[in-house]
Amino acid sequence: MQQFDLTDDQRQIQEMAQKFTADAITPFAAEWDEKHIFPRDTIRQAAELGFGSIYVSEESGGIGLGRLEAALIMEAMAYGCPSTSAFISIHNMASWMIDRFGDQALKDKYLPSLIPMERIGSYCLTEPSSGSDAAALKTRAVRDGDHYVVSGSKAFISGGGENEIYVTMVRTGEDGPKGISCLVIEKDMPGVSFGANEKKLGWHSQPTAQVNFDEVRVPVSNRVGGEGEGFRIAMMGLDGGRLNIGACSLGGAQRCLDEAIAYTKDRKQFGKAIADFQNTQFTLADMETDLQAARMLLYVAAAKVTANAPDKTKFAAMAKRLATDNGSSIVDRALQLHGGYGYLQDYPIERFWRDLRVHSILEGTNQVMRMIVGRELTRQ
Ligand SMILES: CC(C)(COP(=O)(O)OP(=O)(O)OC[C@H]1O[C@@H](n2cnc3c(N)ncnc32)[C@H](O)[C@@H]1OP(=O)(O)O)[C@@H](O)C(=O)NCCC(=O)NCCSC(=O)C1=CCCCC1
Repeated sequence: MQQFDLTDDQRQIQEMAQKFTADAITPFAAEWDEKHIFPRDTIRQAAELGFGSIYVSEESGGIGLGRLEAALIMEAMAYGCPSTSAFISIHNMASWMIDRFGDQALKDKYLPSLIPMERIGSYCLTEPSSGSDAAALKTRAVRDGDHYVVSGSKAFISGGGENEIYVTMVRTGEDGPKGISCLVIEKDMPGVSFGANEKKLGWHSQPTAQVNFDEVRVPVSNRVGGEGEGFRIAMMGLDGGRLNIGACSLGGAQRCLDEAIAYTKDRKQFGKAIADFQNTQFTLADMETDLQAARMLLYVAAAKVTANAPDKTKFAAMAKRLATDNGSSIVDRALQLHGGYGYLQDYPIERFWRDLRVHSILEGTNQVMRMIVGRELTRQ
């Protein structure tokens, strides 16, 4: 399936993730979607393979892989269920932020339960009134002795109400990015509450809810990194998250391309298989080309994030934009090739169409991705 020159180890990881997906995700994903089932047991099984701590360092008990390996795992799992794969990605992002920027005591406190996904992590940046302009966030953390008192709300939180750990960006100082810090907040801390589970177009296998903080007392020792470093930490978390979301689009698009090839070879109209019509072949050819182009860029971007290359943020933004735009467009063309059947829930395409649609909105809209690249190109 891959043309990228992967190492033997990378291929083994990819095959392990593909096998896990075929056994534990693909057969159940349609039911999770239809009945809005959150598959906690399957997620724990993923953690047994190390997928809850993909780029948490080995010293901290993670499997210490790079971002390309993470992308391969996310892509493979998204072949079965983009929503579940993305959910696992978010947990990885939160765990990595604690491992990379937390002090030893914080790592010891949280990583032993996060790595096996006994406790699952959410990432809390967005607020009801700050989405793309993330540095305008208002959730306030006021120092009171050895605690912060946190008040405010976070919106669109994956795992909201279900997850145990909330890696949360709060304002401890001045307006703008320099006044933001990052805190680990637990579900059971007094003053934490949740909004209703949001009703969404897709991503039905994971809950999404608003998280509210009403004078929540959070130990200062739960701060990830220094005071005022929260925005940079959040953005570095997103560099990796954006790759993973792009990889989820690649996996979903690959699945829909494979489904479209099988369907058009089988479906007959005007006396022959529709795969024999030039329109079908040209469409499939473009889908394959768009998928491979996005995959190549995403793998290069992943290698750059692993290497901490100076242009990693630009590449992560370009790869997220291309993979999620191409992914949605490939799924849409797969649906068209299925004709009326593509619109029915009897076939998997409509679920992928719904699941992938949000990828060009979250973890930074694709317009914000263009903004990051454009700023980089025109920097004085
Ligand atoms: C790109 C952006 C619009 C930029 O903002 P501004 O112009 O305010 O900030 P600016 O002047 O660019 O920067 C401030 C400092 O920060 C450093 N830094 C930035 N990026 C990075 C980075 N990548 N790595 C390291 N440092 C970074 C920057 O250098 C600067 O520091 P300096 O002054 O130089 O000392 C940013 O706000 C953004 O991105 N929005 C999208 C939010 C967004 O993506 N949500 C998504 C929420 S999560 C989500 O959607 C989820 C959905 C599903 C589940 C999981 C989560």
